[in-house]
Amino acid sequence: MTPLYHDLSGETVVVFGGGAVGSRKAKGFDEAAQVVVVSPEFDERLRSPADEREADEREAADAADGPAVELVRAAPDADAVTDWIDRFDPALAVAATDDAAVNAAVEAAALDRGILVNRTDVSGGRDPGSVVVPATIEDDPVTVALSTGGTSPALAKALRERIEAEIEGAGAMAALSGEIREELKDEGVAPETRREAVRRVVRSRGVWKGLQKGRSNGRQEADTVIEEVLNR
Ligand SMILES: C[C@@]1(CC(=O)O)C2=NC(=C\c3[nH]c(c(CCC(=O)O)c3CC(=O)O)Cc3[nH]c(c(CC(=O)O)c3CCC(=O)O)/C=C3\N/C(=C\2)[C@@H](CCC(=O)O)[C@]3(C)CC(=O)O)/[C@H]1CCC(=O)O
Ligand SMILES: NC(=O)c1ccc[n+]([C@@H]2O[C@H](COP(=O)([O-])OP(=O)(O)OC[C@H]3O[C@@H](n4cnc5c(N)ncnc54)[C@H](O)[C@@H]3O)[C@@H](O)[C@H]2O)c1
Repeated sequence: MTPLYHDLSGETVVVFGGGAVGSRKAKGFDEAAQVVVVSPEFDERLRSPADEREADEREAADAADGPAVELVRAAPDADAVTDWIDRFDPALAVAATDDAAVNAAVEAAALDRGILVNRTDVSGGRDPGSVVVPATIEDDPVTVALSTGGTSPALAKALRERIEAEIEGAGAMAALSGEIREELKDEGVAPETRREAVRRVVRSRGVWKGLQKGRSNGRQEADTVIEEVLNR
């Protein structure tokens, strides 16, 4: 398994099965892509207040928040799955029904068409072209994705909880160190010196602590670190 970050903007993700797992996957993708869930019934997490609003109110909300999850009420059997995939032409198909034959049909149809597929009902070995959804930890723009190669989802979750604490504040550090890097470039600081300065900033306890108090505290601490490097 090779980890990649995939830009799904403008793409469609089709989720078969609207239960606990299907709704978690749909919610996980709905900020990045157009998500369609095909299922005879839907978990309450998918039937958000947005779906109970009048159509015109919903359109206004969609325009403001980006696309919502589209719910399609149907229970295709294994033979009918192919037609649904062709209809939506997704970049990724998620098999999350509680019917192994339907999940297998989703996988076969997707692989046949070169569409990525995520099977939620099997662990361990995968067919080429299939993907695992990792546990993710985010402190924008920093993202950590964690997988046990499909072997132990419970361990993936336990490790995620540890790493959550570990990367707290990394988003602010990414923003600050990215900005410093650009500034030093613009000032014509020699590449070796610039790299040394940025490396020290991201490793400095003082800067991490400063950022906890606020951006300008972090910046002040970073300036001290940078001065030390430039004055050597
Ligand atoms: C990371 C996470 C992301 C997400 O799902 O969004 C995720 N599972 C999570 C949690 C979780 N899932 C399960 C438990 C109960 C404990 C247990 O049974 O182990 C817990 C823990 C809990 O809930 O506490 C049950 C389970 N999961 C799968 C099966 C099928 C099977 O094993 O056959 C069964 C048994 C079903 C049954 O027997 O009924 C399969 C998959 N689950 C994966 C991902 C993929 C492998 C990821 C990897 O490489 O590690 C994979 C292979 C497919 C996929 O979905 O891509 C999410 C973390 C959420 C978080 O971070 O909070
Ligand atoms: N990946 C994971 O983290 C994880 C966790 C738990 C369970 N699972 C596995 O994922 C599967 C789904 O689990 P769940 O807890 O969401 O089950 P669930 O019973 O809550 O949901 C299954 C959904 O599939 C729908 N469905 C049934 N037949 C369908 C069809 N022909 N077409 C479309 N939708 C159909 C049902 O109406 C239901 O909404 C199970 O097979 C389970 O083994 C995976």
